[in-house]
Amino acid sequence: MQTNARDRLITALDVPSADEALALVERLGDAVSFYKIGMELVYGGGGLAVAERLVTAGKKVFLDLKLHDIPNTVERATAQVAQLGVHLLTVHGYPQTMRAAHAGRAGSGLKLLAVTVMTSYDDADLAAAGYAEGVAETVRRRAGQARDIGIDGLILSPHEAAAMRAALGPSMLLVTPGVRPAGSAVGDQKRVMTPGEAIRAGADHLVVGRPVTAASDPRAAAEAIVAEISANLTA
Ligand SMILES: O=C(O)c1cc(=O)[nH]c(=O)n1[C@@H]1O[C@H](COP(=O)(O)O)[C@@H](O)[C@H]1O
Repeated sequence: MQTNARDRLITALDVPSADEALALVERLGDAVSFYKIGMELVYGGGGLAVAERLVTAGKKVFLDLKLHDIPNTVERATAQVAQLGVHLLTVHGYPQTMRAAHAGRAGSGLKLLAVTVMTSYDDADLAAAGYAEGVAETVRRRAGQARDIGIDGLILSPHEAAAMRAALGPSMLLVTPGVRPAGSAVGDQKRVMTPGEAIRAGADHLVVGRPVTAASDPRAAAEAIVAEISANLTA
């Protein structure tokens, strides 16, 4: 996977319909080369067709379905996704689930990302969900398990990126949502950094939704993030 500045921005197409998604893609034009399609667009109808259209148009596509189920179901669902031609798929970072997805994508070009700890969670949220370990330790545990199983990359916040880069080396893809350009609304995210900070922390790709899609000029917002990425890659 290329990692020039533009390919490092993954724009989350969190809109409810294929028509809205395609209108946004049209508006963003060549400012965006990599898209994430998630549950809203898939369940809203047409998300998978949009994914296939984007692949055909030469865009990179990350299908964010966050699979988590019994192994047989995860393996078979992953095998179906592998036939779509998309580049990345998310699964939750539980060992059974990761092993099943790894088996399901065998022989395909699909890369798997394991979700470690959602970027909307802090230590208190994990404790409320019954986890004894905090965010840093849970991310570390799941990252090590993902590496041992042969998962290609991790979803984590920029706050954990430097430690995981040091622990796991250059080949593990580090993909960070929880990215907010200076001054933009944080919303429901808790572990956030700016695009420049995330790149300097070692992220390969930044997932950005609302700061682009809800901007009055989405194309300008995407270009500004790409410029910030570029400046911090070369700094
Ligand atoms: O798997 C993801 O992409 C994901 C994991 C995570 O921990 N946090 C997170 O925000 N995301 C996704 O990244 C996108 C972030 O969107 P914004 O908060 O609008 O930038 C959304 O589509 C989320 O579903």
